[in-house]
Amino acid sequence: MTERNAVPLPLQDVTPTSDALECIEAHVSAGGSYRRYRHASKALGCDMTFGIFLPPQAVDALCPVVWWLSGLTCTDENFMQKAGAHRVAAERGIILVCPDTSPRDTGIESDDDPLYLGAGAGFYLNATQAPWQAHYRMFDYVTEELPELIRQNFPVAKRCSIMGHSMGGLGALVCGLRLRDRYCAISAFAPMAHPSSAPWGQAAFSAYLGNDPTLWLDYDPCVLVQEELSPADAIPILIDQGDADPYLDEQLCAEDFRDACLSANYPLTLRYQAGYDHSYFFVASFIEEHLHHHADALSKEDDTF
Ligand SMILES: N[C@@H](CCC(=O)N[C@@H](CSC=O)C(=O)NCC(=O)O)C(=O)O
Repeated sequence: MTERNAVPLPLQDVTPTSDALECIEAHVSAGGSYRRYRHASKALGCDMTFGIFLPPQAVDALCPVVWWLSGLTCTDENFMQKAGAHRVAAERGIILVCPDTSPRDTGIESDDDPLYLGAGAGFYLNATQAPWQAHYRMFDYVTEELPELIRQNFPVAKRCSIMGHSMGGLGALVCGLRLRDRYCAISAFAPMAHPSSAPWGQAAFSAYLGNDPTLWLDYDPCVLVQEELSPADAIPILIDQGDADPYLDEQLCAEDFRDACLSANYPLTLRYQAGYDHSYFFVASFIEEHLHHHADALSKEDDTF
């Protein structure tokens, strides 16, 4: 005898009405819907793609968004395909949005660009230096333009939070700490936690922001966490870091961020996970706990815009 499980057909109705979005891929996943869209970005001056997961609850309710920012060399697809996040997001009624990691096809990237510069390495900042400054405005893109596009086209609640991996963990810490009234929670996997003192961070910041380190302060979590705040403004931060991560000591500097949080009296949960490296196997192993961290914080917040 053949059995057929009911697929969540009503989610097919949760589609953007705007011509600004072109759906380039769609799959039923974990009882929800994973899609990729292309759109023209004004902030970046190029076409961009992003991935979105809609949980089944999005059929008839506004759902909070958890933003995911990916690391060097990634596109919008790595997290959605490798992290195994859809099942818990479906369970907790969370919309996941994953932007690309940089502008694309701007004509200024080169095949010779190092890992930490150009395509796939936008560092979620607004570049001020030539030749990058016209297109490399990822901070504006992920905190302003894309959230507005998502708000206009999907059933999103006001509540949102942010997480990421490596360069994207840095982005999540920077966005979350700079916009403390926007995000309910922050989490990161192996973030570049002290970019001003690490080779990739220093090289990227020099190229995008200029050689003077005082120009980098707005993008360094160790600096941002020191900014004065009342205890009520402290957003909970969860960081997981593999202790077998080859980048830990030279590029990521989790201990520097722990020390900065301690000296600022900022609440941080930093967990070292024995034997884990820098890969998506590590992310997939702990993504459920991160999603619960976000869902718990989001469930405490008011739901209206
Ligand atoms: N061997 C990798 C090196 C780059 C890498 O490890 N990228 C990470 C993020 S690192 C920090 O921002 C990553 O997420 N890669 C994509 C993946 O799916 O694993 C390479 O050359 O890709």
